[in-house]
Amino acid sequence: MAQLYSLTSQRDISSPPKKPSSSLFPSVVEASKDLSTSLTNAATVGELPTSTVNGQGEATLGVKKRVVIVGAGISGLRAASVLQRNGVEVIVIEGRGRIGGRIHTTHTDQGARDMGAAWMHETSQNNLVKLIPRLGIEYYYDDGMAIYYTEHGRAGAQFKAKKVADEFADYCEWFYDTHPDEPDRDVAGFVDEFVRKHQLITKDERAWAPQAVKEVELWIGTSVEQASAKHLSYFITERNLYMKGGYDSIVDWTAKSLQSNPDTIRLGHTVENIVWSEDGSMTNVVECRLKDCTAANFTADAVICTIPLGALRHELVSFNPPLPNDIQTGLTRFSYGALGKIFFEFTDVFWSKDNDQFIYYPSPPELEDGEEVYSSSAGSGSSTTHDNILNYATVTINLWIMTGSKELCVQIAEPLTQRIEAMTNKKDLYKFFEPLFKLYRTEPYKALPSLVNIEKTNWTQDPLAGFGSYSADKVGDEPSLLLEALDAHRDSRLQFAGEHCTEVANGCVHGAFATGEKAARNLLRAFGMEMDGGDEVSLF
Ligand SMILES: Cc1cc2nc3c(=O)[nH]c(=O)nc-3n(C[C@H](O)[C@H](O)[C@H](O)COP(=O)(O)OP(=O)(O)OC[C@H]3O[C@@H](n4cnc5c(N)ncnc54)[C@H](O)[C@@H]3O)c2cc1C
Repeated sequence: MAQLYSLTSQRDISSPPKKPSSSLFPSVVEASKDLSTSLTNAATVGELPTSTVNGQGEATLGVKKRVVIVGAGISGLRAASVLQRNGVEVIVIEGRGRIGGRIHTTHTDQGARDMGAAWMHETSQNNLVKLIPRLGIEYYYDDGMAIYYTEHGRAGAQFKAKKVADEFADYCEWFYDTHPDEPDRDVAGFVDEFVRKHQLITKDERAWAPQAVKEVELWIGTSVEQASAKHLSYFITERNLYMKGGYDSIVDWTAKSLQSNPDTIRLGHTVENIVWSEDGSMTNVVECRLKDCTAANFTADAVICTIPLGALRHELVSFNPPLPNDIQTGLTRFSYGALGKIFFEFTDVFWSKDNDQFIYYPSPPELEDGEEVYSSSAGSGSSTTHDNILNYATVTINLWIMTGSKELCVQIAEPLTQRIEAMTNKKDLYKFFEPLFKLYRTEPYKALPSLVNIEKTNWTQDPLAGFGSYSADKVGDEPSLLLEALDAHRDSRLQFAGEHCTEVANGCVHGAFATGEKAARNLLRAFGMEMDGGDEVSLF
C-alpha cells in the first residue's frame, strides 16, 4: 500500500485539463478521454455527463449535477447524503474495503471494540447525541471518578498535581488570550516554567504537575514536548458518552440512504489524482487505482475531498492543477497526531470494578540537586530505568464497566504509538505493558490472570489514515490559516471536508460530520440549487 502511494505522489500529470468548447458535452468526454489515456486500462465512469457545465456555476434545468466524494468516512458519508437528499447524483470513492474511516468497530464475542472514535464528546453541544435515543443506542457516560497511579501505586486523595496541571491549562489559555503576539512554545517547557515560578505549591506538586499535564497527550494524540502551548486543547468540564455497542451504528445511520444503490459507494478504489477546477469551467476527474491495479476515472461537476490531513500533508493524492497557495500553506501549518489503542482481554477482572478509567503518570526526572522527588512506600525502586510502559502517561479504559467484557483498553500517544503499532510480536507487546497491569491489581499479592487476546490499532502504519489518528496543534502551528483558506474557496468546485476542516469540534466525529454537511451546502449554493432545511442533526 505504501509503495503504491509513493509511486502516486511522484507521478507527473503532464496533460493539463482542457477548457470546454462552446458545446459542453463533447468537452466533458474529451477531458475524460485525455485523462483515461494517461492511465493504462483506465475505465472512465461518467462519460455521459449528468449535467452541463456552463462555467457560471448555474444549475441547468432538468439535468442532474454529479459530485464525487473522496472518502467514505463520516464527513464524506454526510456530504453525500445531504447532496443526494437535495437532488444531486453522488459517487463516494473509498480506498478501504469498508466504510467509516477512522470510525472502526470490531465485534468479538466479548462485545464491541472501537479502534478509532469511541466517545461522543462535548455532549451538551453535539447534535449527534440526538441519535442516541432515536436509534435506541445503549450508552454510558464514563466520567465517573478515575483512579490516578504513579509507579509507586495508587495516588491518594491529597494528590493535587492534577489540580496544578488544570491550573496551568487555565493559565496557558489566559496567557495567549492576553498576549496573542507572544511566540508559541511547547507545552512541556511552558509547564516547567509555570511550576518553577509558582510560589504556592508544594515540592511534590512542583515535580508531579508537569507529569499530570501529560494526561492531555491522550486527548490530543501527541507528546507535550511537541504540542503547542498557544493552541492547547485541554478538556476539563465536558462530558463524554461511550456507545456500548460501538460507534459503527452512527456510520450506518449516516450511510443508510446511500446504500440503496450499490453503485453509490465504490469500495476498494484508491484515489491517486484529482483534476479539478475552481469555477466549474472544466470537468473534474477523480482518478483511482483498484486493488488489482486497474485504473478507473470518475468525472463530476464537483469533488469533495475528505482524505485525512495526514494524507494531504504526505501528498498521497496529487492535485492537477496544484492546490492554491493559501490551502497549501494552511496544510503545512496544521499537524497530525497519533493516538493509539491496545485492547487486552484477560480470563478474569483483576482491576477495580468501580472506576471508569485508570490514569497513569510517569515519574518526574530527578530534581536538579539529585534528590528523589517522591519517596516510595512500595520501595521497589524506579521502574522507569526499564524500557516499559511506566515511562509514559496512559489512560486505560475499564471496558468491564461499559460492556461486561474482561478487557482493558490502554490509550497511548506519539511517539510511543508509532513504536507500539509497528510491533508484531504479541508476547513482546504484552511484556511491555505488563508492569501497568501489575499496578492495577486490586489484590497485588495475586498473579495476573491469563491473557486471552490482544488487539491494537495500526493508524500510524496506514496511508488511508494519513499515518496517524487526527489533527493536532504542534509548536508553531496556525490552524486558522487552513480554515481561512478553505473559507476563501467556499465557492470552489473542489471542496474539502473532514475533522481537520473545522475549528469547532476539530479532531472529533461531530466536527467531521458538520464539515461534510458544510461542503455539501457550499456546492449546492455554487450550483444555484435550493437547499432543504436540513435534518435533526444538521448544525445549521
Ligand atoms: C484512535 C482514535 C480515537 C479517536 N477517538 C475519538 C473519539 O472518541 N471521539 C471522537 O469524536 N473522535 C475520535 N477520533 C477522531 C474521529 O475518528 C475522526 O475525527 C473522524 O472519524 C474523522 O472522519 P473524517 O471523515 O474526517 O475522516 P476519515 O474517517 O478518515 O474518512 C476519510 C476516508 O477517506 C478514505 N481515504 C483516504 N485516502 C483515500 C484515497 N486516496 N482514496 C480513497 N479513499 C481514501 C479513508 O479510507 C477514509 O475512509 C478518534 C480517532 C482515532 C484514530
